[in-house]
Order: sequence, then C-alpha cells, then structure tokens
Amino acid sequence: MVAPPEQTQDNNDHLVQSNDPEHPANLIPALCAKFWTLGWVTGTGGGACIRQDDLVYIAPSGVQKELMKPSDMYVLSLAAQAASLDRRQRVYLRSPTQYKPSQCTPLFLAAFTKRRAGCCIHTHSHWAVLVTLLLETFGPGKDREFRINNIEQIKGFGRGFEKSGNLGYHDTLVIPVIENTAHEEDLTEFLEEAMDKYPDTYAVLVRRHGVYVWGENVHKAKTQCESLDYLFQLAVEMKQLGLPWITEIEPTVPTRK
Ligand SMILES: CSC[C@@H](O)[C@@H](O)C(=O)COP(=O)(O)O
Ligand SMILES: [Zn+2]
Repeated sequence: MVAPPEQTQDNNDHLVQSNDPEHPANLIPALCAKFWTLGWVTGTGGGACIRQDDLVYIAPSGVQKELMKPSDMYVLSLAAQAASLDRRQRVYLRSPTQYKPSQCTPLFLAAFTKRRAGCCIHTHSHWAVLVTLLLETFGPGKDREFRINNIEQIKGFGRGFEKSGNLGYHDTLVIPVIENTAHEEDLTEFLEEAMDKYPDTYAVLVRRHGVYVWGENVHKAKTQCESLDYLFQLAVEMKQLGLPWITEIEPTVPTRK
C-alpha cells in the first residue's frame, strides 16, 4: 500500500497553486462566485467541494463563499482519512491557519466515499427550501420525497449510481428529504441513510435548509444541481398557479396507434 502524503512544513501550498482554471482550487471559488448570483450560497451558507483522485478540495467555514481564493482551500487525502482510526478526526494535507474547514465536510465526504462522486454542491436555494415546506403540507408520509415527472429537464439527471445514461421524459425523478439538525455535521448519518435507501439518487433535500447534489464530475454535479433547482422552482410555481402538484399525478405514457 502506498503511504498517503503528509502535511509538510510549507503546508503543501503547491496543492492549491495552478494556472489551470479547471484545477479544483481555482474551480471552487469560481463556481461559488457564480452560485452566489443564483442565491445558492448567500450569507456564507452552502458551498462546493471537489475530489480529484485521492485528494479532496474543501472550502473554509463561515466565509463569504463568493469571495474565496484558491489559497483558502483545505486539502484532504481520502486514503489518509480511511486509515485514520477516528472517523470524525479529519486528516488534512493542507490547512489554511486562519479558518476551520466547512461544516459540510462529512456530508461531502459521504458523496465521495459512498458514491465515488467527483463533486458535491450544497445550496441554500429558496426553491429547495420552499419545496420542502410545500411537501410538509401534504402530511406525514407524503413529505419525505420530492417527485416529478413529464417535464423535459428531468433528462438532465443520470439514471443512478453505476448506471449509464440519463433519465427519460417519462421517468419519475425522486429526491429524498431529510429533517434538518441543529449542527450541519449531525446531518451526515441521515444523509447516508437516505443514500442507502435511495441508491440511485444524486441529491438529498434537507428540510428548511437546502439541498446536497453530487455527480461523477464537476460538469455532472453542476448540471444536476441546475436541473434540480429549475424543477424545484417549477414545482413551487405550479403550486402557486393552482396546477396539479406533480407528486400527486402518475406518469402519463401516451399510447401509440
Ligand atoms: C448561514 S450558516 C450555514 C451553515 O450552518 C451551513 O448550513 C452551511 O451550509 C455552510 O457551512 P460552512 O461551514 O460555512 O461551509
Ligand atoms: Zn447548509
């Protein structure tokens, strides 16, 4: 077994220094600046995390996510983390001294380790929060899933973990909802439970809080996050217009003559 790299005296600064705009240390600040304009990472909430092979690039906690710099990024080795005896203790190769790492770290790690995701995005989007509030009004039992079908944007989603291709127009997209907790890290066990119960899901809604969305790579995570936000907004607006709530209708497959 190859020993994981250790934190060096220079804090492994080379891990976050690159001229490549696609390098995770450059991409996280760039993505978060775009997400801020969508209201996804307002007031320090939400964020994004990228895995490149064994290395995970993590934003700091409690900072204005749209103003971050590559040098603000934490770097963690999944191999070193797996070898650590205490699962809650994080093994960082690089820690910017003035901050703590994002409180969302254990949730991001769940997407990387349980689903081999390459990127995980957490938003505090109004649409995500409103959808969880609307679901509450459907009563116990019906408030634990967001379902939608017969909308073109569903095709923006992959079929599921280790499955090829995307959902089709007539498929139903199902996103589980978990309850919020006082501390972000306490959501981890519920997020993992939801992943086990819905093995093909790429997202988990957190009631009155937001959504976690992941994908095989940055492109897929971003596409799925944007598609989902579009669908959440559409669902809320359909409800406002008095159109039938999509969770209450069955998929309508037209019959061919
Ligand atoms: C507005 S505080 C939000 C946090 O508690 C949390 O929900 C969040 O999404 C961001 O946590 P952070 O530790 O700043 O990355
Ligand atoms: Zn949050």
